[in-house]
Amino acid sequence: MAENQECSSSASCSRESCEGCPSKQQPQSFQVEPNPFTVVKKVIGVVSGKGGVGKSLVTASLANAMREKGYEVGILDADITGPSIPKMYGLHGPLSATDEGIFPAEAENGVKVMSVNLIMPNEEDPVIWRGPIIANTVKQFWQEVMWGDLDFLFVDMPPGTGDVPLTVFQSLPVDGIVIVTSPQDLVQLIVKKAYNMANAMNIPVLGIVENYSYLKCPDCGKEIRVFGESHIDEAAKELNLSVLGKMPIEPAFAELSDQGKFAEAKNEYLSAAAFKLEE
Ligand SMILES: Nc1ncnc2c1ncn2[C@@H]1O[C@H](COP(=O)(O)OP(=O)(O)OP(=O)(O)O)[C@@H](O)[C@H]1O
Repeated sequence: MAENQECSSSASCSRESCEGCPSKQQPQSFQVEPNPFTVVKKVIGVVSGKGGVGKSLVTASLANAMREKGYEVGILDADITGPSIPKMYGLHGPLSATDEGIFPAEAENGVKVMSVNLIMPNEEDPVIWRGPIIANTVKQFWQEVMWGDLDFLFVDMPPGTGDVPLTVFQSLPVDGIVIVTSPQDLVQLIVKKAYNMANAMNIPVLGIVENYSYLKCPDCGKEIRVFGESHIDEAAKELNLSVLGKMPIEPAFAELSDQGKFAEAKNEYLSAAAFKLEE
């Protein structure tokens, strides 16, 4: 303790006196405690560089896949201003709550869901909140929701590398992220940004999923590259990452999602990703 004696007063801190102090050696943790009725084995973030690439669809597909394997699964919808998970599963508020916390909604296949859309008085109202309130809401979804015992909690992040992903990475014990992207020229840049952010926060990147890779002609079976040739393999190779799946445009997925029946969706294009999550 001798080297720490001076640390009792911040006024006595100097570069020399702080050398050897344990607080200097360990990065400060901003992690917050989950609700006492929550025990989660793995927290997986699903991120994308930009909006509309199918991040929510990938999140829900992974949740379904793990559920089908027999795991207890939840989705924390951190996309506060663009929540789509409840609609995909046909879920609506209000939610039950006790003094101890809020119960998440449960989809037909048993996937538990928490989203701002489930607690808004009118789910069609836009969320017009400033960044810190949005980030705080995500933290509350961790601290105040009674998730129970979960094997996997998937966090559907808002697109980009802004305030909310930062809060999630800092506050929740994220075990890894999956990056979702679409095939276009910027893919390398977008994937690198997400990769660098995760790296800066010491969070492993489990791999990349490419969505909208192709469209299969219903008549001849030919694969049409609607958004051009994929560059995902080069991007993955450069960063030493795995490609966890290439998903075509699949009208059945859009339909199930629009009808609130995504609990029925089986996305075989992501079986490698589901396998990776079990490692
Ligand atoms: N592979 C696919 N085939 C068919 N439809 C798809 C596919 N991927 C996504 N979609 C549809 O595209 C729309 C956008 O997808 P989704 O909401 O998952 O994107 P997102 O990246 O989460 O968007 P946001 O940036 O708004 O959060 C949805 O209607 C979804 O059903």
